[in-house]
Amino acid sequence: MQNPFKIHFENLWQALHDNEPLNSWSSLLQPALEAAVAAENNGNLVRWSHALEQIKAFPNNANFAIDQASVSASSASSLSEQEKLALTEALKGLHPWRKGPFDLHDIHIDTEWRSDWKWDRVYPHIASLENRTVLDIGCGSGYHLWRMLGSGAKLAVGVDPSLLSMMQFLSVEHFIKQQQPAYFLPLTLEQLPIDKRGGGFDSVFSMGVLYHRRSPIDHIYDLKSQLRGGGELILETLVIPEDYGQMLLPEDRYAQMRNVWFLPNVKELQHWLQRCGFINVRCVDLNPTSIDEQRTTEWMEWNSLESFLDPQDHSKTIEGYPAPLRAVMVCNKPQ
Ligand SMILES: Nc1ncnc2c1ncn2[C@@H]1O[C@H](C[S@+](CC[C@H]([NH3+])C(=O)[O-])CC(=O)[O-])[C@@H](O)[C@H]1O
Repeated sequence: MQNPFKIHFENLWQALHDNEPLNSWSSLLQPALEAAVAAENNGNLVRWSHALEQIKAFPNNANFAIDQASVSASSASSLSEQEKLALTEALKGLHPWRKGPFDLHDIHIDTEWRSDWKWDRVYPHIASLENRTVLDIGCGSGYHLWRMLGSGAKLAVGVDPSLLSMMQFLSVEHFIKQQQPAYFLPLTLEQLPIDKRGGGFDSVFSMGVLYHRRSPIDHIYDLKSQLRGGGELILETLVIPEDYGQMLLPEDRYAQMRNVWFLPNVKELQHWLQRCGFINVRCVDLNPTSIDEQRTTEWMEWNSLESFLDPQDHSKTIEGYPAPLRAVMVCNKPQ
């Protein structure tokens, strides 16, 4: 099978060519990337690659726009109704679409999450991204990578081990006429090289990942090692209300998710970040996730948040824990 990622990675290595210490990533990451995209390591890859090929058969002469409400690509010569149906079907070959929304050739990909709402909560509180090199750990479909470019970042690198997310990213990328400096590495944070001289990024985002990690402190240290001195970390994660206690380690599932580990309260999370050596640690937003923000749609047909909450009392999960509450923390690595 033809490797659909090859050109994408080559473009990334080219973009990192003059960027110390990131210019060593091309050689250091090659074996991990080859393993990550090997068909024998992922039973779904052939099916998804087929969907991506179908998507790529549609014209990519679109104008790309990133604005407040959407990430969209549309061309002057619009698709016929029949072509639109065929493209919709091809895009649905990459179900479930969780993070978005996107508008491609007037097709509205109404994803499970309103990731734009998260961006609206984060963006007003962070250092300007103008001309910055940005890393987004656990980037999902890459929705926020586009928003980061739209906010002036000169390079946005997303890292997420989900190959389905990468296929979705490459689908959106296809419809953009001009090469944009957004890239996707199908890896985990832990697989990224650590350079003793310090990291190569001005801003590092980790949104929706910390609670999935069994070792949250290691995750914070790993994020720190990717930042240059003085750089900014933006950490968004599930927390518990102060009056529920210091921290929750769910007995088993949390809101039906199997892979949820540590949910601290904001004070505790602040302490973790300070203990890992971050300065200017502050919580800039605290928001209960609503069933309007995370819901079942035509593009994510499975159960969503409403089914994971106590049907009588939406302030609790179905397991009786406090319902999802998300904190956005912002802090700096010392110079
Ligand atoms: N170790 C890891 N390294 C990198 N990625 C990881 C790791 N572990 C899990 N992931 C990835 O982190 C993403 C978390 S989703 C947040 C998306 C976006 N950021 C959002 O804020 O909307 C939220 C959720 O699924 O609960 C998934 O795509 C995982 O594959």
